[in-house]
Amino acid sequence: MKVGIADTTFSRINMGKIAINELRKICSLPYERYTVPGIKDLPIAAKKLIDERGCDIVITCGWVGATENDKLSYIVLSMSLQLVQLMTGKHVIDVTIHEDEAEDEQELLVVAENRVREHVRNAVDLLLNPKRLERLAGTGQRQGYEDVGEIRR
Ligand SMILES: Cc1nc2c(=O)[nH]c(=O)nc-2n(C[C@H](O)[C@H](O)[C@H](O)CO)c1C
Repeated sequence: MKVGIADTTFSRINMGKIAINELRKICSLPYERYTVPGIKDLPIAAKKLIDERGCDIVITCGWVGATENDKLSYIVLSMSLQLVQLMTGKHVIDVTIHEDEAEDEQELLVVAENRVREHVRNAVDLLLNPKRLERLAGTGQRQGYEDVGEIRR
C-alpha cells in the first residue's frame, strides 16, 4: 500500500513536509509526493499519483486565498476531487486551509499543522484501521480546531 501526498507552491506553509513527517511518525507506509503550483492543479496531481505512481489513497494539501476568485478556485478544486475519487475508486482526502479562517498568521499556522496531521491519521486509518473511524462516528471530530463533541440526549 502507498500514500500519495500532493501540495502546492501557492501555500504559505509547507503542508507536504508536515504530512510526510506525520506519516513517518504513525506508520511505515511508503509515500509519493507531488508538488504543483496551486489548488486547481491538485486534481490531476491526485489522479497521476493514483494512476501512474500506484497510490492507494491521496492527501491533497491546498491553501485558499481570501479573495472571491480564490474561493471560486476552491469550488473548482472541491468538485474535481470528487470526480477523481469517483473515477478512480480511491479516497482523496482534501486538506484545505482558508487564509481567512483564523484571526492571525500564527493561529493559521497551528490550524494548518493540526489539520494536516489529523487528516494524515484519517487517511492511514481509512487504509489500515477503518474500525477506529467507526468508533469515532458521531463524536464531532474536527481537524485543525478542537473537536466539538457529540450532542447528548
Ligand atoms: C485565483 C487563484 N487562487 C488560488 C488559491 O487560492 N490557491 C491556490 O493554490 N491556487 C490558486 N490559483 C492558482 C491555480 O490553483 C492554479 O495553480 C493555476 O491556475 C495554474 O493552473 C488561482 C488562480
